[in-house]
Amino acid sequence: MKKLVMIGNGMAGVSFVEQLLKLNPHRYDITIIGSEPHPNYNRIMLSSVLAGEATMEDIVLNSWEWYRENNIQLHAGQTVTAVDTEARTVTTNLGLQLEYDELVFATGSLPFMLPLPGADKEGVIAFRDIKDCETMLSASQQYKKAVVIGGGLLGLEAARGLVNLNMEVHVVHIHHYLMERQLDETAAKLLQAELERQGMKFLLTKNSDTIIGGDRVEGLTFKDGTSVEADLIVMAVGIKANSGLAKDAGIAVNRGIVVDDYMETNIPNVYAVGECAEHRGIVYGLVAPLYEQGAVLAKKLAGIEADGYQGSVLSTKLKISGVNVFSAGDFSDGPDTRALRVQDDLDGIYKKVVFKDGKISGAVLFGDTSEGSKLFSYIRKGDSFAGREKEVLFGSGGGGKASGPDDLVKAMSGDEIVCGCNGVTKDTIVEAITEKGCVSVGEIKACTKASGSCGGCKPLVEAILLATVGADNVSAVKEGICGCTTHSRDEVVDAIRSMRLTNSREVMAVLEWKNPEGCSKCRPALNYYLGMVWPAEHEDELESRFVNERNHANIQKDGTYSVVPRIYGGVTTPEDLKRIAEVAEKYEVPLVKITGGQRIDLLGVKKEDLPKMWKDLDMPSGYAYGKTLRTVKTCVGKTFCRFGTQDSIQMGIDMEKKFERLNTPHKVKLAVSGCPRNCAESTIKDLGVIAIDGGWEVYVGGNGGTKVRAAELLVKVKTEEEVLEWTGAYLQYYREDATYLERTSEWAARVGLDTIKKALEKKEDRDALNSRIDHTLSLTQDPWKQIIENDELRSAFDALTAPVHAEAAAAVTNNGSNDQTV
Ligand SMILES: Cc1cc2nc3c(=O)[nH]c(=O)nc-3n(C[C@H](O)[C@H](O)[C@H](O)COP(=O)(O)OP(=O)(O)OC[C@H]3O[C@@H](n4cnc5c(N)ncnc54)[C@H](O)[C@@H]3O)c2cc1C
Ligand SMILES: NC(=O)c1ccc[n+]([C@@H]2O[C@H](COP(=O)([O-])OP(=O)(O)OC[C@H]3O[C@@H](n4cnc5c(N)ncnc54)[C@H](O)[C@@H]3O)[C@@H](O)[C@H]2O)c1
Ligand code: SF4
Ligand code: FES
Repeated sequence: MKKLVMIGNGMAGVSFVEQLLKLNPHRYDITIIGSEPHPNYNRIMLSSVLAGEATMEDIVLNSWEWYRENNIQLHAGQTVTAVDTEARTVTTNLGLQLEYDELVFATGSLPFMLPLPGADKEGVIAFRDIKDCETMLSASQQYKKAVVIGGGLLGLEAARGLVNLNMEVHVVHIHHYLMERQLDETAAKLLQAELERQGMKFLLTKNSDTIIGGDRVEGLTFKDGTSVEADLIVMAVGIKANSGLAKDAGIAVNRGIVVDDYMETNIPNVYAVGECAEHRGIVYGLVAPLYEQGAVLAKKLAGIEADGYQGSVLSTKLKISGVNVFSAGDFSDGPDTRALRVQDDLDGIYKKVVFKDGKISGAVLFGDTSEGSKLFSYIRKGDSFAGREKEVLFGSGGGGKASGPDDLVKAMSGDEIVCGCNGVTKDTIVEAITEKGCVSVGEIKACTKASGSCGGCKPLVEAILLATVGADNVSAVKEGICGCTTHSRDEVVDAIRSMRLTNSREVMAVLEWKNPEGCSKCRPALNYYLGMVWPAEHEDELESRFVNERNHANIQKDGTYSVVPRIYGGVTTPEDLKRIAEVAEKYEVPLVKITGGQRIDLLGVKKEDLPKMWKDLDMPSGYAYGKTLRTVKTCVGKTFCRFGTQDSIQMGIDMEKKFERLNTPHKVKLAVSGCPRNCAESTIKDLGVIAIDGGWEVYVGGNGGTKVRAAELLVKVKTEEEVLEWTGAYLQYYREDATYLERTSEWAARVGLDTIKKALEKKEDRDALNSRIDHTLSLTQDPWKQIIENDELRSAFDALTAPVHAEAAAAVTNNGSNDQTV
């Protein structure tokens, strides 16, 4: 078999390989070398990760398994340092030497870093990869002042992410208006006003001079003598093709690696695709053209005769929620162009369409971008509107548009790309609808990836869906628990019960999941529902759990873990304290912290030390990482406090001992206070108990986190047994009724206290709920102990080599907060 070697494991390169495998899966023995220690991920979505709208897990495009399943040798974390086109070999920084028959450069771009004095200071970064994203996420925890240099697409998306991370953000731009390459001045000013409203500050017409500070950046000065403070500077002033390696190998390089219409360089059997390639003098910096290039190269290397690459017309969309901006083609005014402009200050809408010889050469839309896909299609196809230009925006006579979405869909050819970000054609979307039964945009996204990145193609995907199945069917469709299915949470749980489904694969197969592998949203949810319905029969699917739950420890931003042993009711002993101290010393734990939930947190632990520490501690897991019962906070109560009316400590210990290890839809925190002074803050807990004269009050649905909610009084009871009985019934009702990842506060607000009271008011109902929760609890075991004592589990744990850096941040966004109180 011929050897195909690809340098670069990014979006353009891997998309080319995917297309090649579809055309001819057995023609090549494929090897990919990629500098980044990750499988191929959606670089576009880094903006969404930074803005807190997606997790690192969500953005993986090709999993490690995908490479294995397709027999692709992947050397991730290695960089090709030399190419010998005579000997047909490539050599990596780790000394690996590989021979090739066909070589593809897919090395992408490098961010352009302004060569300012001080640019090497700590805290000066680009925004290009996962590492940069992680640096920003962690800087935001420690520092407050960010400066983004460059008011282009990347700079603004970075700025929005940093604002979401509570940083004070200044955007420094060299021009007098933002995104001058993609917008005209009117649209740019509207955009600036909207972004200022969202919290960004702008320094326009500023020429950066020097980055000041000590080891770490402290500010930026400008050539006009002014300055701005900064403890983080992100440079987003453009990119340059990463073509140095090719140049050193004697391949023709201009602004990028020069290629012909078939992506071939001047050296036979050597190709380039993506941002590193220069085609007809143009180096592209958006994914849509890169996918088109990949398709051409795939056909060429699959031995299929086809038209060469002709170059691409570009369209862009800024990925900032609450802002609708679209631009496409060439929208600049010239002596031979005429423009149609619409400005509606009342609704904040601006549209500009530029015509040249009756055809649309470019367009800018702000505020309402619903016509973006249509205009982009007219531009690409070169449709003529000579003599009827106004119809494009105002429609013909009666006010209808030049054509509706239906006409647009009909006019599109099957191989036309609908989703530029993911290279998805109209045919692929229609096939997902007609053959795989997708009936919502969410399902089409899960099936084809269309609309899953910038979201710009969503209106067109909707239009295709509408045109293919008809409006009636679309409106009848409800959203499922995720894009993989139309089944709601209740339908899924009903099916699990009625059909006795006991594992996720069965559920997905029986309920005809569109994506047979499921996704990061439905897999953990199914695992929870299955365990809730069938506690004995269902085998916990570790691979479906979030990384913290898999590791039984909270991953920290630097890839280390935290260890929190169980301390029932916050009461410890000198022996336990000594042991914790010895363990902390033995494993050189950098930080020992008392948590808000009255426990001791050992932070900064290496993964390989976890089981040894658990063994040495000889204490149960505190489950500080799981969707389970976390803590029961107690006040000192009547034993020592002069106000105390009941023994709150013992009540709390009893509750914690009874309900520990219980899986719940989301984390659950309890508290017990010994009198209405409420020192244990029982009224902001998922369930809080307050002692009163002659009894107890039980409060439910409280939360002290980001969405503070006061708990509501569920019931007043007399005895400790009754407290446990109501708590058990309440927790089981929540387990059985709530949606996975719904906190009790959200659930209680949604279903209403009356519904909860009604479900629990009859003793026989409470007893039934308690018998189910007791059955579940009787099957639980301490996970730390299991791993220490069971060799098989221990090896499986040791083998868990999650890509730490990608998941560290994911764990944080997956609600794996370290906080023990809220
Ligand atoms: C935050 C952000 C948001 C973006 N948003 C959008 C958007 O909304 N829409 C859009 O169209 N585009 C967007 N882009 C641009 C888009 O991501 C790029 O166009 C696309 O990723 C380019 O793909 P590529 O494969 O050519 O290069 P890359 O994705 O950069 O991949 C190249 C890979 O090659 C590796 N490599 C380089 N040299 C070597 C070597 N010698 N040995 C081994 N490996 C090597 C690199 O480490 C890299 O992983 C965005 C970019 C960023 C950074
Ligand atoms: N939504 C999207 O489509 C999207 C999002 C992010 C990134 N990207 C792509 O990623 C690549 C990088 O994006 P980018 O925004 O860095 O590139 P860009 O070239 O589009 O924009 C860079 C901006 O920085 C400004 N600039 C240049 N020198 C400056 C200086 N000294 N001081 C202040 N401002 C200066 C320029 O005027 C320009 O507006 C591009 O190819 C872009 O298309 C696309
Ligand atoms: S809640 Fe009441 S009993 Fe408990 S510590 Fe405070 S004052 Fe004392
Ligand atoms: S065009 Fe960006 S998600 Fe489809």
